[in-house]
Amino acid sequence: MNTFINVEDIGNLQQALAEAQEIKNDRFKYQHLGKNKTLMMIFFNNSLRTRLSTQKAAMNLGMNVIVLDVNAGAWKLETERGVIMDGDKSEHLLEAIPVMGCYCDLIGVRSFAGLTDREYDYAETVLHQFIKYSGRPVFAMETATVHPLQAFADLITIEEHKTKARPKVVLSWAPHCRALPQAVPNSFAQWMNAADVDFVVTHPEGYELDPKFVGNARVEYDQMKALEGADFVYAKNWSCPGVTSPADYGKILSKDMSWTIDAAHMAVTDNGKFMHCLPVRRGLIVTDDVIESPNSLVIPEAANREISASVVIKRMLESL
Ligand SMILES: CCC[C@H](NC(=O)CCC(=O)O)C(=O)O
Ligand SMILES: NC(=O)OP(=O)(O)O
Repeated sequence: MNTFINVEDIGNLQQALAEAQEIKNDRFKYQHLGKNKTLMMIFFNNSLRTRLSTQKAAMNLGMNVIVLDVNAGAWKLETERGVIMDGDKSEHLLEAIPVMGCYCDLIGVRSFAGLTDREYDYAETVLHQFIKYSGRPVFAMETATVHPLQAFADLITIEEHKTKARPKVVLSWAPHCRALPQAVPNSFAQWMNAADVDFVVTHPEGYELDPKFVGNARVEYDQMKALEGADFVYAKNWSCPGVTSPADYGKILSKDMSWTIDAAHMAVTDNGKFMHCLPVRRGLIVTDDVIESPNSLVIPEAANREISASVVIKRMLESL
């Protein structure tokens, strides 16, 4: 495995899930793979879970880890080509990337969508510059349009907690005070479409996800109807993906608090489990009682980020 961006990169899902369970049962089983190998994790944006779980996974696999917060101590980086760098940016990404590649064997990148230029974001411009210029295997730690480590952990969690062979999984939009990326719902939809689940997406009109990710999933604009009989409720906010209204890309179209997941929403599910990638804004996305309920999986879901990262890093180390 040289890149980890989309669900296809992990290959057969049942095999990947079996590998995840094997590693979960013995996290240090493959400690020999990473000896004298270095993972470099590069963050253009904040993180708690990704930063901690991916470093833990790399250490479980015997690796050394270097973490770079680009906006805290590194030179401010220019990402555009063809510009005269006479402003506040001292270094170009196209020098910084191959230099970083000199110091490591694997690279993880976090670089959120700018939410102003849809073409730039959906081309995964920054991620592909790392892939092209670093000379190293690269995995996404949430980039402009994807968060595959999260989606893989979400699928592991659903597999662990499902009570039916083919559970109903509902991705529900919820209101937020900021314009957030589409990366998490994009990858969640992509991975659920590839998995053996009854997948439904629900959101207000205008928030249609890019067809590349939502595929042929059923989209239901009536949230309560979508939630009927759900086994898993995956709540997440996202800004306008610019599919039905390109001019609205990255904008907040709704702050309708009737979409906040509360006990009434969960009451129409089939004893549904609540999921969210975290960090979550209580009171906006979900009520305290729901996220604190015995049916909330947000903590085991976050714990599985160590496992999804372990499988991916293991696969990359085996390919070196
Ligand atoms: C894993 C999720 C990362 C990010 N979340 C946020 O940026 C939340 C920021 C906030 O709530 O202020 C997102 O929605 O993509
Ligand atoms: N879910 C997730 O990726 O969390 P962080 O943004 O804290 O890494």
